[in-house]
Amino acid sequence: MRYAKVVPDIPTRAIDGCFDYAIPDALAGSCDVGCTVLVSFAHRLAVGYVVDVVSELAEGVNPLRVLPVERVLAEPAFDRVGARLAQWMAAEYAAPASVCLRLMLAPGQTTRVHKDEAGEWRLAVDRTKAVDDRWAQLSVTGRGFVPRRNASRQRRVVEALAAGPMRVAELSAMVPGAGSVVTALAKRGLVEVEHRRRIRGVGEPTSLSSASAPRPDHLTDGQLAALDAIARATDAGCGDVVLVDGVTGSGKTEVYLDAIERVRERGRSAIVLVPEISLTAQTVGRFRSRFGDDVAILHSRLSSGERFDQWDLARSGRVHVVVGARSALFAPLSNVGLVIVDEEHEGSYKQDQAPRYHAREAAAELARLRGAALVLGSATPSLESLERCRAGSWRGVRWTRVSMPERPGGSRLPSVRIIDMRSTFSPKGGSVFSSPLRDALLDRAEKREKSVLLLNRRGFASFLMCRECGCVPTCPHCSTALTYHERTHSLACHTCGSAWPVRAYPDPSTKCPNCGSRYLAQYGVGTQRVEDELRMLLPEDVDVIRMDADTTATKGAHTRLLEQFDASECAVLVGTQMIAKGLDFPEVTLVGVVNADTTLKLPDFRAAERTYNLLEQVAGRAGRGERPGEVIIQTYWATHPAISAVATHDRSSYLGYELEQRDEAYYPPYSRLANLTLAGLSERAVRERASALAVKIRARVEGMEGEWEVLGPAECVRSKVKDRYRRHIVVKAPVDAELGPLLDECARALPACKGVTLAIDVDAYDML
Ligand SMILES: Nc1ncnc2c1ncn2[C@@H]1O[C@H](COP(=O)(O)OP(=O)(O)OP(=O)(O)O)[C@@H](O)[C@H]1O
Ligand SMILES: [Zn+2]
Repeated sequence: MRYAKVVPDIPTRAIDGCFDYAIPDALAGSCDVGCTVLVSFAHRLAVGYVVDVVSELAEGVNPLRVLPVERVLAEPAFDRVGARLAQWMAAEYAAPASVCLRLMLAPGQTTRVHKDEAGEWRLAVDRTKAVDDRWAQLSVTGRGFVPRRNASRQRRVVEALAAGPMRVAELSAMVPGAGSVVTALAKRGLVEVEHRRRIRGVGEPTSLSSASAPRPDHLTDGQLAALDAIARATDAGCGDVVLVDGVTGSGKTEVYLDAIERVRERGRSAIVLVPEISLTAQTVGRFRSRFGDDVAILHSRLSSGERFDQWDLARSGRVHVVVGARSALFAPLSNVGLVIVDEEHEGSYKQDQAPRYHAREAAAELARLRGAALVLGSATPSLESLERCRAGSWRGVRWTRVSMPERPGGSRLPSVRIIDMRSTFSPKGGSVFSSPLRDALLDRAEKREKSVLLLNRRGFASFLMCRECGCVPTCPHCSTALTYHERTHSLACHTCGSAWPVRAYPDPSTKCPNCGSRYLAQYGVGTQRVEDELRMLLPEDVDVIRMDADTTATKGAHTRLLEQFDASECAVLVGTQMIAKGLDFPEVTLVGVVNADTTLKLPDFRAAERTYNLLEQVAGRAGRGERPGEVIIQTYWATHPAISAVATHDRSSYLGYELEQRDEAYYPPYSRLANLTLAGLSERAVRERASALAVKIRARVEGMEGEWEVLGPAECVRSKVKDRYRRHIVVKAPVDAELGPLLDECARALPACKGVTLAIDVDAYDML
């Protein structure tokens, strides 16, 4: 008899675990690791995932009491390593195992059981399926067939098919009614119709010049050193990590491409993670131009059908390279020899819902489990990765840093000027541009060169404030200041989405909600305002292209805007954080930062790190070609080390300062930190629950080795979201502490409580 170890998909902390079920003979051939199955669990039906198949039950389990697997609902989506990775994530991030396993399933599948009106458990399966296309081609006899003179549709179809097989759908677009013509011709044996699987999500071709990756004549010394270190790590086959610490434009992508080629030659496959927002046509194009059809692309902007087909390419072994956002880590590729995480410092690698895993950490675990190498790349590596490289090892594997301090060819890092906005006299009162930035923009317009302008929008949305009482309108359901949208004259909450029509001063209808004054005026600038000012400043023949959440909302808009910028003879690209990374346009000679310091003021211990990273990344968009680049950074905080270090491209001056602060306050990379957030409609219930949990944790860590700190409970910065009150507890622990299991244990030990939710965020990034 064989037994399946099944994790039921009932994601509550109380019943999270793995249970034995017998595999009946009828299912012997189909019930394997990675299958979704139907089982009965605690007198109900449940969907579950098979994480192991064994031939003996654990000691002490009575075989007579073991229930059978009822049905196999879906074929294997993951292997034993996938199952172990999910179980590692569950422990590390104090998340239910079933929620981690769901990450590994085929996209677009929901398999759930629910109670119907009669109280019976029912199974609901909703599944994205492969789709076929009808293809038509002329048969041997068809090739000699000459349609009658007046059969014009028939003639056009035969003419089109003479050039080769075609999709019937495409043919119908050319010749209306082609479908029925094909059917008629097929009946006469003149045309053959065949069904072929269509692969969705391959993407449209782009005209972007940077979307190809021509093989360079020579690699730089840095690139060679990086490839050498990666080769050693790959050959060691035990999860060793190489950090490619390469300045902007140093050619990290070329290193990835060559490293992948090398593992491909050895018959192994590769996974490449890039941040969701830099998963652009450019990035995809570079991988496609080198590996062609051997690449699958996975990210959340694809439809579920597209995602399913791309995922299935990996499972069926038709591709050996997967490029994608966070979730591509769980693609069902066999024989993975290399995992690459580009822009490894990016905060978006941390998932903000359960399981709250960090893709860099999960990638390290995956590389270890698969006997692969992990490559991390960045111009601004995370302090965690730098610290592990300094130590030389972390969790039993080697961490090596290779630096690539130079750009290939003749190009150099741009020169950087910091403009202190406090001392800059702006002759045109209220302009967002200082005179040096204005002059530089005009100069580029004259020379017909391109510029990039960053508006640091995080924490700096435009808002309304009453000049008489100082009141800032906030959302009644959330504790967030409302954002003012000038063009639609409305105030919107970016937390819950509510919006109200409001006109700001000097409109006569203006009225402060607090004191009734009519001086409710706009503060801060948005991208639209910058765009408007640019159009006023620059001659008409300069294209102004705006890229932000609004202009990129529709599918393909992102690529179209970049293509427009690429094709333009002289243009300014103005945008939010999304323009800071990865863009490779050699004609850009000027980068301007409208407001550098807004991110510095966020109540977050990573604020300085984030600001430095953003500025260094966006500065790196300038001077990537032959002409030298110039960067102008406007700030009210010119003396902050995170800002002044960018001016000299000298990370060490900022690092020294930052590490000292982190050490003093016992923050990562010197400690691990977890943020536990409790939320509920009743403020009292949230308070009581939070206090009880803090007491449990304090008692649990008492006497533990190393330094432990339990802070709070305290009100969250966003103290109310969608009418729910929020309090949090912060736990700091030694870097080698098993933080997840400990916190999970404390949470389980509390008696059940309705109405208050608990989110445990281990290695938290969002502390608000
Ligand atoms: N050895 C080389 N010789 C000449 N050109 C190269 C070489 N390696 C890379 N390049 C080119 O240099 C440019 C910059 O490379 P790439 O975009 O990979 O840089 P990067 O390190 O990823 O930069 P960033 O961190 O700023 O995104 C690309 O256009 C690439 O084709
Ligand atoms: Zn709200």
